[in-house]
Amino acid sequence: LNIITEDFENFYDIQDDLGSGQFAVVKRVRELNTGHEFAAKFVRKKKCVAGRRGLKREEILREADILSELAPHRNIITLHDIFENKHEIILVLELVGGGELFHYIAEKDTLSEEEAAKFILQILEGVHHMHEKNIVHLDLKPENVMLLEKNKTQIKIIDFGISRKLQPNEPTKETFGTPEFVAPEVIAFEPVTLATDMWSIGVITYILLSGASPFLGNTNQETFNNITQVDYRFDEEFFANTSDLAKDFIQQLFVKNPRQRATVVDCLNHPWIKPRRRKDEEERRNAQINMPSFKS
Ligand SMILES: Cc1ccnnc1
Repeated sequence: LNIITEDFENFYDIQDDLGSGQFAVVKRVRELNTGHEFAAKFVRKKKCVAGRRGLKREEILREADILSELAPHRNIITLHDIFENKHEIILVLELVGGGELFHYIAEKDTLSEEEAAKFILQILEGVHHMHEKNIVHLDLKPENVMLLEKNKTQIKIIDFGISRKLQPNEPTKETFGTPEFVAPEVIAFEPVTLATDMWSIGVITYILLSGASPFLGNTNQETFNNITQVDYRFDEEFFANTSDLAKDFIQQLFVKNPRQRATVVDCLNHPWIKPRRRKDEEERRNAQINMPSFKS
């Protein structure tokens, strides 16, 4: 992908706001010569090295490089264009219109285990694709999982703003995710690994099944203490009807030692997830076998 330096507005019409973060705003845009809609992420560049506002140019381009390396995957957002001007870099991303998984849960309060496991399976498939390339997301949370379309259950993982390509000789420490979802090693400023994402998947699963957040305290410090002590419980108020398999799936992710934590492959093979995979794949396979091969 090359970086376009001509005016963004020569190629796109800017429409409504889709969201904003610390250094970025995301707007719906329409490509002039195709009419296709996208989500443009406008990221402010630091004015100067010491500047607090904005991100360093190479930090912003890291997200673009990672998205380019991961494309294509059905559960990961795709990057369409990159623009740069004096003050900002603009990532033109696939438009994912179904809203955040977070809002979907909020409306339904909790999901059936069947439905939750299908969402978790898709997150695992996207994370498997990342981890195969030694890429760690580091900010997995319901807000960063979006439904491709309303009332459709296909999801896309978005926001690779703090994701990293792990280099064996270079332990990555300095980054930090969202307190409620970060693993103990992040709080202890120890090197992050692929296992760091797996802890966050445990938190997402717990929330999908219960509507409650396992480690959330009244302050960040309380949350950090709960995480460091792996202090959580399956409150009977929310988990009375939850299967032992689902609880076992979560328990294998809330392991303090990253090396003992379940990997994405362990999770894909876990019995709480496995049956669905066989069914989905079986359906795909049967579709081929039963489809009469049309002889020309
Ligand atoms: C917020 C957002 C990000 C990426 N694609 N669509 C929507």
